[in-house]
Amino acid sequence: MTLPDTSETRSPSAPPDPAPLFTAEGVTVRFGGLTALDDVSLAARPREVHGVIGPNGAGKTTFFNVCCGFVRPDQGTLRWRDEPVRGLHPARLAGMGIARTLQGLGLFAGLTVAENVLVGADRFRRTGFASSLFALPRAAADERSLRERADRALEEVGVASYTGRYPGSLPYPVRKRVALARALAADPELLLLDEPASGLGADDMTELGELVRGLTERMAVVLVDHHMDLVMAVCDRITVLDFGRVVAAGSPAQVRDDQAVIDAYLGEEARAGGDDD
Ligand SMILES: Nc1ncnc2c1ncn2[C@@H]1O[C@H](COP(=O)(O)OP(=O)(O)OP(=O)(O)O)[C@@H](O)[C@H]1O
Repeated sequence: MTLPDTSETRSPSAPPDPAPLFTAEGVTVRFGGLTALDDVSLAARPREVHGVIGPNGAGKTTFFNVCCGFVRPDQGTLRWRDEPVRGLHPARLAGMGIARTLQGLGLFAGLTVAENVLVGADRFRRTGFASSLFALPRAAADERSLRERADRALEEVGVASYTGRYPGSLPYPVRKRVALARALAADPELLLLDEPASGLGADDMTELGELVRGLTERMAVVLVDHHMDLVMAVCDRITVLDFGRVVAAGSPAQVRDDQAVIDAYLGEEARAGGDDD
């Protein structure tokens, strides 16, 4: 993958870290008797890609769901710009400046690609139902500006030629890009990506990596994924989970050489090998 190498540790003369945009502190989630997350903390900073990795069942999706407001933590605090966020709800994310893509993509089958992406831009809508109903000029101008936003997002992720198509008629990698365009149309300050590389081939994954790096000019990214090469090439910092706990955190170089990380992944391989027997 031909991406800038972000894996070196910071030099002592590097500028201080920017203040975190989004922080999870001591997050614990229990499902009945199972502790899916145990005292997990993470800080997402502007202009950085923060990766969350870990073997199967480590708690990555649960953590992502906490950040999106799908799962309410039993303990711990989420902060947005240093303010505690209580009762985070998926419907409130866009208004806060947070957008997400999901493993299941969540595209509307009955809407075209352009209409799906327009949904992402909706937080910038200024005119109400009545203006639209009576086709007032300001409603038309509003609609035009939203469409321009959606078009820019489709261009950015390279799927502008599919605007009139329906998601069901498109290959999976294209649908993934449409889902990303919808998130970008919301112009977020924080983008949460759940398994963005799943189902992609090597070329698509390289392009995705380049795209995500480019996004850091204007937003923070938290990326949950299995694909080590993508995570190592793209992330500035990585938090490694195993059995719901943070076992390592740091730059890609630090994490790669961490014995607890090696043990966690070797343990996974051993478990997978055992399953084959
Ligand atoms: N809704 C739920 N009810 C009960 N247990 C759950 C629920 N969601 C997740 N778990 C359990 O919590 C643990 C963490 O699961 P999670 O899906 O977050 O891990 P993951 O790292 O995303 O795994 P994978 O890589 O396999 O998707 C697992 O043991 C899982 O079985």
